[in-house]
Amino acid sequence: MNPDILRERQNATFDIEKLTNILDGGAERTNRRREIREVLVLNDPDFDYGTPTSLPTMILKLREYGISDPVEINWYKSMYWGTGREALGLHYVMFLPTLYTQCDSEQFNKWVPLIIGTYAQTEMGHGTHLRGLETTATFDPATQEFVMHSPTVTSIKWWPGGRNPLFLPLIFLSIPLSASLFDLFLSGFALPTCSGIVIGDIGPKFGFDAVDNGYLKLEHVRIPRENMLMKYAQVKPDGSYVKPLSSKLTYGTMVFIRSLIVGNAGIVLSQCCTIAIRYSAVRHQSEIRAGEAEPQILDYQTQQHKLFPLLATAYAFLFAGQYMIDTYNRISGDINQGDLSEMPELHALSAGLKAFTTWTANTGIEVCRMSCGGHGYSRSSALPDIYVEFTPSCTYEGENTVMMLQTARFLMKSYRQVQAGQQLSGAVSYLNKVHHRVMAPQAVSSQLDLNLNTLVDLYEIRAAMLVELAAQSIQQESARGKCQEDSWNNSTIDLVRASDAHCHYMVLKMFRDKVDQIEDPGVHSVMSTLAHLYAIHGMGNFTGDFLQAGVLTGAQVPSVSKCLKGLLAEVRPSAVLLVDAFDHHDKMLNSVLGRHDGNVYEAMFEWARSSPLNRTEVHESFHKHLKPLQAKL
Ligand SMILES: CC/C=C\C/C=C\C/C=C\C/C=C\C/C=C\C/C=C\CC/C=C/C(=O)SCCNC(=O)CCNC(=O)[C@H](O)C(C)(C)COP(=O)(O)OP(=O)(O)OC[C@H]1O[C@@H](n2cnc3c(N)ncnc32)[C@H](O)[C@@H]1OP(=O)(O)O
Ligand SMILES: Cc1cc2nc3c(=O)[nH]c(=O)nc-3n(C[C@H](O)[C@H](O)[C@H](O)COP(=O)(O)OP(=O)(O)OC[C@H]3O[C@@H](n4cnc5c(N)ncnc54)[C@H](O)[C@@H]3O)c2cc1C
Repeated sequence: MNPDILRERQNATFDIEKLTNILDGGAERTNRRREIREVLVLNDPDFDYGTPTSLPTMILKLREYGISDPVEINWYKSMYWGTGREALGLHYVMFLPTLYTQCDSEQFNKWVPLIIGTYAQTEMGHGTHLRGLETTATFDPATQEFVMHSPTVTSIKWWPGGRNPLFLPLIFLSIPLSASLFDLFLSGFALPTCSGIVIGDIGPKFGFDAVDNGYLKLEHVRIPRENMLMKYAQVKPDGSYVKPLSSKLTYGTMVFIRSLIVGNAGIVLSQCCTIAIRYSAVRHQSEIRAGEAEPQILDYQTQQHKLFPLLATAYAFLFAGQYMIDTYNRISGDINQGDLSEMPELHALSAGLKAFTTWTANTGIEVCRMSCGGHGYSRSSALPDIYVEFTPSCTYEGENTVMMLQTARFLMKSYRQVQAGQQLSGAVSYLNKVHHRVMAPQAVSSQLDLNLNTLVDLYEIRAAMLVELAAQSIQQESARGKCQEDSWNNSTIDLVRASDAHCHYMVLKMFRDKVDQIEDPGVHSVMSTLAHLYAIHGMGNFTGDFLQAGVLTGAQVPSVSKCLKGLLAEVRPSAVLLVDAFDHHDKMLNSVLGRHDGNVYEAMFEWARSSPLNRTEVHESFHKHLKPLQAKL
C-alpha cells in the first residue's frame, strides 16, 4: 500500500464503518450490499467484468439469485457494470416502473414477468413540451384496436433507450385522447409481423454508448385496445373514455426517476471525490517551503478548496437522495390509495432537486477531473467517462431549466396562498413568515454565528427573499400591462434563482436533520464539520444574496472566507477516511487514480502498456504506410 495513503488512514477520529452504515441505511444493508458485490458478483466464476456479452448472464444471474428488490438489482447492476450506464438501465428505471404504476392487475400479470422494454415518449420535435407531442392514437371500435401513427417528421419517436431491434415492447405516449392528456400504450411489436414500423439508431452521441438510443416511425400501426395501460384511464370497447383522477398521473414515472436521480448525483459525485482525494493524497508536486520535499497536493489550500466542498456536497446529496426516495415512496403510496393531495409538492420537490443536484454534480465532476492534472484527462482515471455518462442527466428526465421552472410554479402558487392569508405546510412552510420576518442583520459583531441551525435559518431567509423578489417581478410586469404569460416569461431568470435557493435551503436542512440523528460522537463531529463547510461554502458563493436578504453585513463578509479556510483545514486529516466511507470497490470505480491502495504509478504504467496501441513494439501502421513512403523518398 502506498505509504502516503497508509499514513492518511492512521489516527482516524471516527468509525468509518458506522458512517458507511449510515449511508446504506443500516449495517444490515451494508452487509447485503457487500454480499451481492463480493459473493454474487466478484467471486462468481461466470462473472466476466462488464463485457457486452455478459448482459444475458446478468439477467439469468438475477433470476438465479432471486434478486428482485429494485435497489438490490441496482447494487448488482452497478457492480457488474461499474460507473457506466448499461443497456438495461432504462428497462429497470423507466419501463418496469411504468408497468408497475400504470397497468391494471390483469395487464400487470400478463406482461411484467415476461418482457424487456424501453420508454418512447420524446419525439424529434418535442421532449419538454409533452402537450406538443404529435404521435396519434385513434381508436377503431370496429376492430377494437388503436391505430398509432406518426403524422409528421417531427412526430418520429426519438431517443428511446435500449431500443431492442428484434422485439420492441415499448411504452410510448401519444397525443391527447379527449379530456386526458396522455395515455401509455404497451405495444409488443415483433418486427417481422408488423408492417408500418420504421426503426433505427439515432447515431453517435456525446457518450451513453452502452445504450442504443433509437428512433421509431409509425405508419398506421394497429395494436389491441387492451394495450393501453388502463390503471388510471380506460377506453371501453364502445369507445367511451374513462378519465383518470388526474391527467398528471401519467407523468408518474418521470417523478419516480427524478427522485432516483437525486441520490444518483450524490453517488457519482462521491465516486469522483474518492478518485480525486485519494490521488491528491499520493501525488507530490512542486514545493511549499523552498528546499523541502515536494508536498502532497492535498496540502495545497487551493486543492482543498476545490475538493472538500464537493466532498461535503456528495454527502449532502446522498442524504437528500435518501429523503427524496422516502418522500416519493410515502406520497406515491398515498396516490395509490387515491389521495393526490401531495402530488404537486412531490412533483415540485423531485423536479427541483433533480435539476439542483445534477447541475452541481456535473460541474463537480469536471472540478475533480481538472484537480488531477494531466492524469485526470487520461481514461485511466475514469473521470472523463464518468463525466460523459453523467452529463446528460441535466437534460433527460426533464431538462434542468424547465424543471426549475416547474418548482418555481409551485413556489409562486404557495406565495400567493400566503398573500391570501392561507397557512402553508410542508417544504414551503417557511413562506408563512415571509411578510413577518425581521430581516435585520445578525448582531453587529463581525463574527458569524456558526450554529448549524442558524445557518439553516439564513438559507431559509435567503430563499424566502428570492421567492418574494420573483413574485414581485411578475407583479411589476403585470403592472406594466404585460399579460400573465409574458409577465411569467420576463421573470424566469428570477424564478430559476428562487427555485435554486429553495433547493439549496432544502438540501442544507436535510443535511442538518441527518447530522442531528447521528448518535456516534466521532461520526457526528466529522459530519457536522462537513455540513458547516457545505453551508459556509454556499454563503461564499452567494454572498450577495445573503447581504441583500439583510442576514449578513459587509463587516461579516471577511469572516465567511476566514471560516471557510478554517473548515478546510479541519477536514484535511479526515479527507481520505471520508471517501473510504463511501465504500466504492476498486473494480467498480475502475480508476487507476482512485485505487484503494494508492499505488497509482505502477498501475498507470501497466494500464498504458495494456493499450492495444502497445501490442507490438512497432505499430502495424509503420509497416503499412510509413515504410512504403520512406522507400519512395
Ligand atoms: C426499478 C429501479 C429502482 C431502483 C433502482 C435504484 C437506483 C437506480 C440507480 C440509478 C438510477 C438513477 C438515475 C437514472 C439514470 C439514468 C436514467 C436512465 C436513462 C435515462 C433515459 C432518459 C429518459 C427520458 O428522458 S424519458 C423522457 C423525459 N421527459 C420529460 O421529463 C419531459 C419533461 N416535460 C414535462 O415534464 C412537462 O412537459 C412539463 C415541463 C412539466 C410541462 O408540462 P405541462 O405543459 O403539461 O405542464 P404545465 O407547466 O402546463 O403544468 C400543468 C400542471 O401540471 C403539473 N405537473 C406537471 N408535471 C407534473 C408531474 N410530473 N407530476 C405532477 N404534476 C405535474 C404542473 O405542476 C402544473 O400544475 P399547476 O397547474 O397546478 O401548477
Ligand atoms: C442521453 C439521453 C437519453 C434519453 N433517453 C430517452 C428515453 O429513453 N426516452 C425518451 O422518451 N426520451 C429520452 N431522452 C430525451 C429527453 O427526455 C429530452 O431530450 C429532454 O426531455 C429535453 O427535451 P428536448 O430535447 O426537446 O429539449 P428542449 O425542450 O427543446 O430544450 C432545449 C432548450 O429549450 C429550453 N426550453 C424548453 N422549454 C422551455 C420552457 N418552457 N421555458 C424555458 N426554457 C425552455 C431548455 O431549457 C433548453 O435550454 C433522452 C435524452 C438524452 C440526452
